[in-house]
This record gives sequence, C-alpha cells and structure tokens, in this order.
Amino acid sequence: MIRLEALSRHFDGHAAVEDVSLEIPEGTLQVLIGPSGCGKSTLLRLINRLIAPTTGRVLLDGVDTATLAPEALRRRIGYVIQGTGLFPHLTVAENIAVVPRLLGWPKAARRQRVEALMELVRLEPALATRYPAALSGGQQQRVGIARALAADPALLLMDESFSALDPVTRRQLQAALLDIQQRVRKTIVFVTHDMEEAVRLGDRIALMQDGRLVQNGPPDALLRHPVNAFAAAFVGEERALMRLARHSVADFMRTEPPFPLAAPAVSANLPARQALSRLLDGQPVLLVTGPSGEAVGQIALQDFAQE
Ligand SMILES: Nc1ncnc2c1ncn2[C@@H]1O[C@H](COP(=O)(O)OP(=O)(O)OP(=O)(O)O)[C@@H](O)[C@H]1O
Repeated sequence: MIRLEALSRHFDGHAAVEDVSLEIPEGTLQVLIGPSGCGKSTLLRLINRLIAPTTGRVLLDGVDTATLAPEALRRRIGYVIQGTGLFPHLTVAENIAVVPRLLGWPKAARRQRVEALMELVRLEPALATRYPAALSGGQQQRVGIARALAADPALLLMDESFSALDPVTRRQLQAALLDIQQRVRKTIVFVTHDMEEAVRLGDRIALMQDGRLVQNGPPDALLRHPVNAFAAAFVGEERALMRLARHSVADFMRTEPPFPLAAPAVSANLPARQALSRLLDGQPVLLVTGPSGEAVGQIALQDFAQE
C-alpha cells in the first residue's frame, strides 16, 4: 500500500505539486490524469524519489521512502519512463536484466528471470538477443515493462507509457497491461492525459489541476459525478461513450425472449462500444449470442439510453 501525505514540490517558488494526499491500496491500478503541466510526472518522480518533496511524505507499506536506501527503492519501485528509455547498445535480455545485475544477482538467476518476464509480457524468446532498434514500438514497450518488473517490485510507475504508439498498438498494450496485472497484481500508478485510456485501465482515476488533486475515485464516479466545472469539462462530452469502454454488450442487452433471430449476431462479450457503433450505423437491432452461439438476448439503441 502506498500513501502520499500532504505532498508538495515547489520549483523556484512555483508549485508543481501542491498538498496532494492520496492512498493507493495494494494491487490497485491508479491512474493520474490531467492537462499538460498539472504535475503528474512530478508526482511520479516524488513517489520514486527522483526528486525530494518540499513538504510531505511518501509511505510505502508504512515506511517513509526518505528513510530507504536507493538500492531498496530500486528494488521496490519499477519505473517505465516516457518513451521506452531502453539502452540501445544492450540486447533485450540485457535490458531486462539491468536492475538484477545492479543488485548483484548471479547469472543463472538473471537468465531465469529474463525468461519468465519475457513470457509474462508475451515476447517471443527469440527476441532476447535482438537490440531495441530491431523491435516494433509495441515490443519495445513490452521490454520496458519487463525491465521495470525485473526485481519483482511491489509498485510499478508508468509515465505516459503508451502515448507514442499508434492507436491499434496502443490498445494492444493496454490489453497486455491488464492481462499482466491480472497475473501479477502489482500496485500500479499510471500517468496519462488520455481519458479513454484512463477509463479502460484505471481501478481509480485521480484528476489533477495546477498541482492539486481535484477528484479521485472509480472511473464511473468521475464520469457520472464530476465534482466541479473543471472536472466536468475535462471528462468532456464523450462521457457516455467513454463509460462504454468498460462495459460489454451483456451489461446492456435485454434478455426477455422472443429474440430477433434474423438480425446480425454479436457476442455478449463484445465491448459495448462496438455494438453501439453498429447500431449508430443504422442497424436497428442486434441478436446477442452466448459462448456456443446460442441466442441470449438482443440489443438496440434504446437499451443504451437507459444506462
Ligand atoms: N525540474 C523542474 N524545474 C522547474 N520546473 C519544473 C521542473 N519539473 C517540472 N516543473 C514544472 O512543474 C509543473 C508540472 O510539471 P509536470 O511535468 O509534472 O506536469 P505534467 O502534468 O506531467 O505535464 P505533461 O503532461 O506535459 O508531461 C510545470 O509547470 C513544469 O514546468
């Protein structure tokens, strides 16, 4: 568990982060979001002590991080920086093993760890001997995540990690992160300025403005009940659509028969947004099917209106 207590950081009298208190429970994916310059990256750097706070504390499992040696911090906090920050002259395996090497792990243990991590982030073993320049942007990000997880830290910090990727790769990486999170359950602090990404990934979303925390809570709460005009404007007009990013057709369908068996079929697991776009294209109703193709419901535009 990580706790930020009245954290502030000033640069030349200007507050980059001002009086931020935030508790992030173990295993939570906490998103930090807000406009450019609101202090998101500074907050991440305060958490891993790349910079020291002007006032306030960061507690990791109840321990003030100011009292931890740099080596202990490195082991407990993984950091995926903007871009990938991979070392171009090191192979994929060497990049992933950077922290274990710094921590003095023996060679066999490093090799085992690299293999396990490449499997975790779904990178082909054959890529281990390649150099970063020979990888796609998405593969490089996977290496960055594997590297950050190398010493099995309790906390993973990710700063705009997927921003430079094309939309398709970005969605794949978002799905990969959720898959990794399901398997290893880290506490993750993920910085983005993209609301759709925040809604897809976040268990909780913290919205910042001018260094201050405006609102923190589950995505639905932010989308439905923004606390002030700034939050409402930031969440924006796409609000209803974005809420759909977390829902599947099953959350909206009607299950009473009779079913429109002649209508085009969609799976109950399909993201609600995709069904909505087919309905907006003029399809009046869709048949919803279960795992073995059996009819389980139907969905039309008015079913979304009720949410
Ligand atoms: N080392 C520094 N020296 C002086 N000012 C800084 C420093 N780091 C950050 N700032 C200032 O602090 C404020 C917050 O910056 P920060 O990078 O944390 O914002 P951000 O929300 O991450 O922005 P972006 O989304 O553009 O990356 C900005 O006004 C920035 O100019």
